[in-house]
Amino acid sequence: MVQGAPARDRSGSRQRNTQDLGGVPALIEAYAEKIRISEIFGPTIQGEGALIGLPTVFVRTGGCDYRCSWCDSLHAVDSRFRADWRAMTAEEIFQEVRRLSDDRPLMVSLSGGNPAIQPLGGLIRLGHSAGYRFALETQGTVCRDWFADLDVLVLSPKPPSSGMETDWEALKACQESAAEGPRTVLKFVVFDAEDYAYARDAAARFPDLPVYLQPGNHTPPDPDEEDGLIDMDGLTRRLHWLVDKVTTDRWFDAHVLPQLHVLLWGNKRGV
Ligand SMILES: C[S@@+](CC[C@H](N)C(=O)[O-])C[C@H]1O[C@@H](n2cnc3c(N)ncnc32)[C@H](O)[C@@H]1O
Ligand SMILES: Nc1nc2[nH]cc(C(=O)O)c2c(=O)[nH]1
Ligand code: SF4
Ligand SMILES: [Mg+2]
Repeated sequence: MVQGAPARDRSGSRQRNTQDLGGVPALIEAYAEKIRISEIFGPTIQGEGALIGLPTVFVRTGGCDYRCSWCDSLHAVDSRFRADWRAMTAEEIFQEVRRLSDDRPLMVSLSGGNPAIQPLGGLIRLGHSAGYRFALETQGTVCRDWFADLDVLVLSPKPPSSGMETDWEALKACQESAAEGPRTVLKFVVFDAEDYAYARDAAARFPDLPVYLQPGNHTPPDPDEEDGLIDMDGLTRRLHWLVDKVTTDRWFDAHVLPQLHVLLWGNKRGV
């Protein structure tokens, strides 16, 4: 079931967007808007998908319009953890990114929760002006015109095992909003054959987008127990099975990758 999704902004025109106002007052307003933050951490390496292995600082926003059954970041989704989230301005967030990276520009991953429901346009502009680059991970339910300012957009629609339903029009609108800006890729979590079939179908709907497949990781129901053991046998089995599937199907432009950070640190938070 999809939980109360916020009003969608497929064209970027219906919701208020400070970037459209123009000039210095708009900039001041964009930087003063508050962004709900669950955690900012790094530098670590990007553990998933197209940018795997790249040193990255993560900015994890709080709040999500989905409730995936296997979400590995419930501490940024479930309102039980709301007290741990902080409302920060773009300036404050960027100051922390600069501190963590010793003022050396690097890739910043905007994740969550769903970062698309936060006003991140000002942060991206601020970071770009200092040479930082930005990737954003989203399930593709809400699109923003500031997606066009990203360097990389990772669309990660959710397969049947998540319990969520895909709004294909919203996903398409996200791709279109980024058509002339960032490099856009698709990333799928696969737990079983149904998820794999979903990924094949979704990829066929977006033939221009590179595809990344990663095995699903069973996380503990209580995110406070995240440093428990991971199901390494299950992960390895699903990874082997995925490699078998893509090679047997002759799906030669799909990339199959593990979550590198899970192999290195299990379900630990902030790595
Ligand atoms: C925590 S989500 C946050 C961003 C956004 N809400 C989304 O889902 O794309 C970041 C990435 O982690 C993936 N992910 C979440 N839980 C996972 C799990 N249990 N196993 C493998 N990948 C998972 C998501 O599919 C997404 O690609
Ligand atoms: N190292 C590392 N790589 C990641 N790739 C995607 C992540 C996420 O939770 O969005 C993530 C994360 O939390 N840590
Ligand atoms: S969309 Fe992303 S953050 Fe939201 S519940 Fe699903 S995996 Fe978690
Ligand atoms: Mg994660």
